Amino acid sequence: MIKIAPSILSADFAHLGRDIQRISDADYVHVDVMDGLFVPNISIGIPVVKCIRPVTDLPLDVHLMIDRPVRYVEQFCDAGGDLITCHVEADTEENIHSAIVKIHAKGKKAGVVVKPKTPASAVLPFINEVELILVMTVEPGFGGQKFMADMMPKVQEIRRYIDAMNPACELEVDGGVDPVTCKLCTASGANVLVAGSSVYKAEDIPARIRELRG
Ligand SMILES: O=C(CO)[C@H](O)[C@H](O)COP(=O)(O)O
Repeated sequence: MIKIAPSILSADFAHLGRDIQRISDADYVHVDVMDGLFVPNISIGIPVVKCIRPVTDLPLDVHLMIDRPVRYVEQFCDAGGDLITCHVEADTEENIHSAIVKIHAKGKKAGVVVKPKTPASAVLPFINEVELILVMTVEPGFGGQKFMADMMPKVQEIRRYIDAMNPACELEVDGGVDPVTCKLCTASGANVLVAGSSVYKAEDIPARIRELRG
């Protein structure tokens, strides 16, 4: 079963509630949090997560593109995030472990994310503790970028790790996912697809979500 997580980075922020209701056929709402340090862009933060929580029954998949996320994970949980993901590049291994422990202590799901230049093996210290691993298929920071097909061997390698070590863990991809590239992702073993522009630019959003689900 393939799950779709539309990224609200491509929504109209002046009408965010309306644009979240437009993706009610999806499986997650993907919330991209950027701090202007870990990535060269600033997006949304804790108050916005708190405001969108009552607008949807879908789980909020909060992707923290922030430096030293351990400082903020509890606040994102309290704001209504259901699944909180932290980049392995954003802090020491010890602090990423602490972030995962804090997220679980709040009763929420935790995940780790790898940027394009980070090897698959970087997830191994965390694989037995997390509910999801996210592989970036663009450099994080902006929507609407070109899908990096050369990330597929990494997705396949992480799929092998997951099957061997933590089969319940989900494998998500993010960046440039559209009705063509989604097939490469699912064939490589991803089961959760983040899609921003290809969902929000579609004339018929529910039909696009069905198309991506395959
Ligand atoms: O994390 C992200 C950027 O850092 C976005 O979620 C991602 O790029 C999705 O947008 P699109 O589908 O338009 O590529």
